[in-house]
Amino acid sequence: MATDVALSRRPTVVYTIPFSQLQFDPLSALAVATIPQGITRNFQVVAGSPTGRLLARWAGYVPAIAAREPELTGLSDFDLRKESLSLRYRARSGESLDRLLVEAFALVREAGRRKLGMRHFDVQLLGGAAVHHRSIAEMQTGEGKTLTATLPMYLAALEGKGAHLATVNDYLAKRDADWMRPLYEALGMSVGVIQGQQPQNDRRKAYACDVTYGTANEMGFDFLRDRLLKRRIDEGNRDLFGEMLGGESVSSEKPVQRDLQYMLVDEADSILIDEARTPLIISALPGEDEKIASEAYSWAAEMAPRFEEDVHYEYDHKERRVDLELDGRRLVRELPKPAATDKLPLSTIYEYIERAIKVKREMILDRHYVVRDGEIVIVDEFTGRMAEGRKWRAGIHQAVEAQEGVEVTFETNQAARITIQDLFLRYERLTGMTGTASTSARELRKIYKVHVVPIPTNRPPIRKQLDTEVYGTAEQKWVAIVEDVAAEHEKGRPVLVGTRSIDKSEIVSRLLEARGLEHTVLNARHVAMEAEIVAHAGEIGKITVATNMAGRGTDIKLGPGVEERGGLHVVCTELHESQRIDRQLIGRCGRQGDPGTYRQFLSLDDEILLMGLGPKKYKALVATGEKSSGKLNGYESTFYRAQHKVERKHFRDRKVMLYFEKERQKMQRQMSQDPYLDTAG
Ligand SMILES: Nc1ncnc2c1ncn2[C@@H]1O[C@H](COP(=O)(O)OP(=O)(O)OP(=O)(O)O)[C@@H](O)[C@H]1O
Repeated sequence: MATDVALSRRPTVVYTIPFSQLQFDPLSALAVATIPQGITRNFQVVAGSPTGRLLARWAGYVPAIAAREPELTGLSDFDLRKESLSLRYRARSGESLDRLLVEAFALVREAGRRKLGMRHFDVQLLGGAAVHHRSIAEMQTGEGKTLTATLPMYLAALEGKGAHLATVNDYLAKRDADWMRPLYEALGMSVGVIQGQQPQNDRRKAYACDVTYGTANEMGFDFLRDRLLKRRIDEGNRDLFGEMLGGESVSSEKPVQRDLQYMLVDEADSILIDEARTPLIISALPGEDEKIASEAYSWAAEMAPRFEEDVHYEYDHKERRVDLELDGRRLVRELPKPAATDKLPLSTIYEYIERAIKVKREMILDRHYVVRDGEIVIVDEFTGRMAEGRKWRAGIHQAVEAQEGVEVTFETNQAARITIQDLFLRYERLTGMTGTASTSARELRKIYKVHVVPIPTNRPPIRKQLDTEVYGTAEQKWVAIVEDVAAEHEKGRPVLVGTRSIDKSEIVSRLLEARGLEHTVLNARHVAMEAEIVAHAGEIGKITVATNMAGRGTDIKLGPGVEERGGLHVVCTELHESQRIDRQLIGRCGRQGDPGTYRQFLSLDDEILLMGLGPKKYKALVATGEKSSGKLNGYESTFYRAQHKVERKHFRDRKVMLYFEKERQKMQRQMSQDPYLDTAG
């Protein structure tokens, strides 16, 4: 097993045994292991790879932490807290955190046992040590990253400069903070949570806490707002900024963040790589033109339903274009209009109407986008996740906003921008955790200068991959998927079907219904509710159909009687653009050593083949698929090759973006500008 520690007496004799079967001699950090033949001997931990050597070194902490346990378990809650305060005092007096690690981790483990009923596993201590030593700890899905994070977070927070933990969404930030709060509080540490739409004062309080949970996006925007504020204060121009923050009083005009000291990124590869592509942007105050445009968008959205196809306009289905006819133009001229539009030429007003009609026809609520907290959030059709911060171009986004009656926003006139990459590189110490980083280890090392260290699992994973099935066409594939679901359901096992988009979830849902199989479908609308539903997805006989985002960070607990039936069965209906997303879905089963199986279904008309191999090869494969029937052999590697090609392409795109971003900043520094604020253009 790759994650196990290799033990050897001489470098030539290597036994690989599960980490959980190791015991450590506290003094020499020698590992004592029972090797398969049942002979107990002393072996030095040797590991060929650099990460193996690191693991071996950190493994020495485990017995030292355990040695403190008897004393700590005997302490009262009050004394435990006192111990923590004395540690804090030592850290603030300048004692290095490395030296305090053993005592700090022992305290956290005891607090976890007392307050959460969870005593950190040895491998979690290893994970915590890895994170503390500025590595990205790769822990398999379900191994308990949330609990592991408390170790390095507590240790970092001892210095009193704040420790931040970035999660992928607001829901997870709050859930994890609330879940771990009793542990931190038992050690006298305050916990803050940053949420979208939170007032400035609350944000400032949250950042003032010892540990702060929030999303990378929110933390980035706070950084930008602070930076704008500092400049305004420097320029003595308070009024304008007050207006930008929605007219907050002058007294609240203080930065919300402290210096960026320590950042632990949960789902590190996803945040540091996937999300890093989109810059965070704060728009400047709308100018006069934007006010007019905003009124025009709203007016057009209101009027669009009065226009009929083939009477007032023509719709070109291929080009997806709307053209007003003579009658349509007449109607535009006759309709009452807001005064602001007087300043617009008639041709522009026609365009507003044409765009509003196009949006009304093509953009569907809860499929292409959702409305959340008064904002339009695009649903990424590929991953089923919300594409936070992304906007459609050419006025479409604004037209959709007007259609939904939310505030119309403009991207022009950027006041400030930062990429996630830039933000994180500004932290004094950057670390992370993830379930799926190996595939992006190189990129993480290159960009962020952090190593990825795979941490052994607590119990040997017994998740089983069932044979992949390849079909000629999507239709055949869906039929086979329903058969597979039905077969596992028959055994009383819970089944989770993961799809790439909401549309595809609907296809599965219809087929399951036709087959008389009761099931729950999740869409991308309410992250909190979805996670809740997925959390029940482990009960006997439950069938859940979900787009991928629903699976993220969600802990599917097996209901009573499920383990004996073989645990959760995960059905993967297509390959994603990145292997990581596939692994996240698979990771919903076989958690914490639970039993579980998964099966990958593929068909020769899958999108990944088009994206990875190009239209010519794709066409040929589709043609072959249409002629064939039943399960096909020999195609599996083609799919993985295509996926690999897509991954490489994204990697290149990100490198190019990073290069241009760096060049832009260099130029601005040469011009004595602030690269985060002077961004117009
Ligand atoms: N030391 C422990 N003792 C008992 N239970 C634990 C321990 N650590 C974790 N768990 C349990 O393991 C489960 C998984 O934890 P968690 O959701 O943090 O995993 P994860 O690694 O974040 O998974 P994913 O990558 O899927 O998000 C939880 O139900 C948690 O209660």
